[in-house]
Amino acid sequence: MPSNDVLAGGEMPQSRWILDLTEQLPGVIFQLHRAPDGHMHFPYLAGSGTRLTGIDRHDLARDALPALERLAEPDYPRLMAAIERSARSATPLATTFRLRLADDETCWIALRAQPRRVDGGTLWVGLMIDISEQMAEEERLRRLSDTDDLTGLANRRMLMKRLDEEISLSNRHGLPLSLMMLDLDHFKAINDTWGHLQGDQVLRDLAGLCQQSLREEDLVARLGGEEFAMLLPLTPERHCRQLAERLCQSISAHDFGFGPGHVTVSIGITEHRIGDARDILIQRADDSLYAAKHGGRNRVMASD
Ligand SMILES: Nc1nc2c(ncn2[C@@H]2O[C@H](COP(=O)(O)OP(=O)(O)OP(=O)(O)O)[C@@H](O)[C@H]2O)c(=O)[nH]1
Repeated sequence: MPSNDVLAGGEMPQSRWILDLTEQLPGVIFQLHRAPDGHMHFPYLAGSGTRLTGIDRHDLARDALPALERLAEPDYPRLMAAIERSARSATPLATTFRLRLADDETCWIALRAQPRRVDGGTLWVGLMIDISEQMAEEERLRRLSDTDDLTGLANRRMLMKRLDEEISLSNRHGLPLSLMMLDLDHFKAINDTWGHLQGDQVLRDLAGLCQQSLREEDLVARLGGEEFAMLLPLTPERHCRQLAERLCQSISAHDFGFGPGHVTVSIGITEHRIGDARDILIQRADDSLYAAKHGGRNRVMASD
């Protein structure tokens, strides 16, 4: 069964019908021209997306600047570089950018266009569509895949990613970097005595205490079970030790709901040494944690 638009099109002259159709497209089709002196304008713009910015398309037919001024700050040089590359190599322009709309909301746009040399300049023919919903969904999934469900902290995956980044910075610039491994003491007994739900609450409260005691650029992660890790960029071991000692004391003094003194932690710390691979650093922190457990728990141990 043909749609009403197709039926309507059958009754119109074809050019009018195509114009009508393009105006209803959920995006924008365009021609973008760049003159040899760099001046850009949109000789042709059509589609329902042309209304989003509130910029008159007749103005854009003279000068693309009002649209370019709507680009989010970091995306402007990126788009200009992509346009330059496409013009030079005569290869398709394919990029994404953020655009401020008439209501000051920002949306994500995907752009695809084919260049052609015209009068010493370049003419692109292409389309733009709003991909804000996909970008928001991707961001949501990314956050989910990096987050521990129970505590809302970063998870092991996220810790590994940040470790790789920080180790690389530390190796390149010789910046100090410390790692803490923290494990609840006798957590099985806490679960057995007060129940699993109370045990979960202890893990959440502990996550909060760890976060409160660190700076914004530090990363607190739950590795699983009752084990946590803290990554401290720009922090030498002696500062890390002070922080760990303070954290250890504040946890043992904290009332987790059944009086202070019932929950303690053991902490192992180590500092990154130039050339250390990720696994070596983790292993050293783990060895320190093992030493803290076997030294009697409720204490901090550093690597040799
Ligand atoms: N409530 C709760 N318990 C958990 C969770 N994950 C692991 N556990 C429990 O944590 C306990 C860990 O026990 P163990 O590995 O024996 O360690 P521990 O009792 O803390 O003893 P030490 O580490 O040697 O001081 C187990 O009873 C697990 O069931 C969780 O998400 N929630």
